[in-house]
Amino acid sequence: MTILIEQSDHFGAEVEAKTEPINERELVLDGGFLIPQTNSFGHMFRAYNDAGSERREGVENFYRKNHTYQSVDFVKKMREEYAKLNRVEMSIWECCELLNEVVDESDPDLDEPQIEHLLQTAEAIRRDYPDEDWLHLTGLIHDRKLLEKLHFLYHKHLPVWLNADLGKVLNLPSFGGLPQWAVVGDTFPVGCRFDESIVHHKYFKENPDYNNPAYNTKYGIYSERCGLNNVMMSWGHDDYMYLVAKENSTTLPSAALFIIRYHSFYALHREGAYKHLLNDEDVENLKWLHIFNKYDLYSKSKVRIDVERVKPYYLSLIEKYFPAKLKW
Ligand SMILES: O[C@H]1[C@H](O)[C@@H](O)[C@H](O)[C@@H](O)[C@@H]1O
Ligand SMILES: [Fe+2]
Ligand SMILES: [Fe+2]
Repeated sequence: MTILIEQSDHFGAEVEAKTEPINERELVLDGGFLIPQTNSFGHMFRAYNDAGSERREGVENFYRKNHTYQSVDFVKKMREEYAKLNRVEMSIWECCELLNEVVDESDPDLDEPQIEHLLQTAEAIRRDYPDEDWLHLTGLIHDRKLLEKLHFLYHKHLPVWLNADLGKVLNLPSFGGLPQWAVVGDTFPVGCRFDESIVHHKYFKENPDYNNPAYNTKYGIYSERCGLNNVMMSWGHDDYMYLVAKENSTTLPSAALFIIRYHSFYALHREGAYKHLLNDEDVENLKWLHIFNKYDLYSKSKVRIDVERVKPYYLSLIEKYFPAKLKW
């Protein structure tokens, strides 16, 4: 692991010290994660229009439905319905195991069951931030702010890598059996204009809100810097899992909840659209989302995880950060 921090007399062999300006230092908090050039099918990641990709047609069909049906009225109905959390009681790990049954139709980069994806993401961060390294670092780094960030990244974020996609159980019968277009895929605000940078934007023409003058302007029903908390996002696993975490009194910090809630909002975190809706806290949290996204997207691979081998480690983490049973 290479961590770039200010020169000091206290470094041991584990840390390679370099002088970097503050903003550059933030960029390397991803533990030096190397981004692969191609996905497990040999294509670029998120190449939605790559004619050679065997998943392209299915993914495009998915977005045709998703963009047609995700409207203000639909999102309001879903938020109200799922806020009841009256369907199932179970632990985080039980939820992970249920995801053995869910393959994500919106994803051009992965066709494995979602439990693989959760653990691939978590294992990728664990490789970059093994426990022992953390212990070394506490003795070595005297930059308090950086130390707090690393602590946050490792100890507080690891459960988030696991969590963000758990909401995909919405697809299973006991959680309402929602169609995939209401569970997975990139998310976007409803109630204001659909930005051109959203994948397969053309299918919004079929959306009832597309021609509604109350909803099709830059701000629509929102106002400048109103904060994402006041924005309705298209309904899916992100908002659902945020709700589950919040209503079950999670101890995860604000940035972790932000990651869970907006990790599919690629128009914002990849394309930079909708920035006019962010408040100061959103702007700060967005930095953490960028780090999360590297692990989430680029860890997708055909290399299967031995679930039973890693289970004890994740069970111990889950025990530390979550109640034994949550309401879903
Ligand atoms: O297809 C992917 C899906 O697998 C992810 O879980 C979601 O977060 C992404 O935004 C989406 O595009
Ligand atoms: Fe996701
Ligand atoms: Fe994911």
